[in-house]
Amino acid sequence: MTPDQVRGLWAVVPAAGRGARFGGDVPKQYLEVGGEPLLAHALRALFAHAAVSGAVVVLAEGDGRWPGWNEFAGKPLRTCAGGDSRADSVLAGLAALPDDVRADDFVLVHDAARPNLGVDDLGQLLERGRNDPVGAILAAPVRDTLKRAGDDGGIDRTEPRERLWRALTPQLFRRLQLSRALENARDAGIAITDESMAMERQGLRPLLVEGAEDNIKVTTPADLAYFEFLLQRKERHPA
Ligand SMILES: Nc1ccn([C@@H]2O[C@H](COP(=O)(O)OP(=O)(O)OP(=O)(O)O)[C@@H](O)[C@H]2O)c(=O)n1
Ligand SMILES: C[C@](O)(CO)[C@H](O)COP(=O)(O)O
Repeated sequence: MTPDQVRGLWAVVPAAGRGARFGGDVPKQYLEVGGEPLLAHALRALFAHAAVSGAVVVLAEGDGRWPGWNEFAGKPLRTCAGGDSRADSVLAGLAALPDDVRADDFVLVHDAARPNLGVDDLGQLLERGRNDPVGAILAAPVRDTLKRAGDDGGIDRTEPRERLWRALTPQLFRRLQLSRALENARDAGIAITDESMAMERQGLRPLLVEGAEDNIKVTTPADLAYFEFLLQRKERHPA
């Protein structure tokens, strides 16, 4: 194993969103499924892999819903305040990592809103990503035909879907390189929607690691219902 792989790695978990697309008063990361908030499911999924040492959970400023955990599933947690965008929150989380997470250490970034990460997918990401010069992301190939909508609600055209993938999380990059890429995008006024986009802007080519289609991001109530189904199925048929 490389020195990187011997040292545990930390995760940054952006959990400072408002859940506007979901609606309701409670930010979706605190909605419970199977007796635990989505945020807990996401943390449990990360900590299911022995290589993950701890996590920084990025919270909305003054978030009163955070249960105050300083550890979860036996691993340490830190918290920090997020920002107006997910990218701002990730940047804040990177800055809040423990001092012994070195500049060239790999760090995972995983959405609190993705509760159904599989440990095998995480293992594949770590195995392949930590041997890549840049890093890697979990992703799923596009399987539907894609249409470009016109302003009138009609279809402008069908987009070619060859080599199109949906980015998932976790995404795995080195701490300083990712921080610098996010800062660069921010200073250029570019809206970044995932960590890979910031790295790509730097001319880097992260590795795509195929992950399960059911590593869903809970964005709407329909997604929450789907996760409830997935969890019940897992409980009925443990792997
Ligand atoms: N300023 C923000 C915005 C989002 N997130 C987090 O980034 C993840 C993915 O974002 P998304 O699904 O868009 O969550 P929200 O921003 O809450 O949703 P919406 O866009 O519907 O408001 C979530 O875990 C969310 O909590 C964050 O930490 N800080
Ligand atoms: C990071 C991400 O989950 C990859 O698909 C996605 O970009 C987050 O987008 P959101 O609009 O912030 O939910």
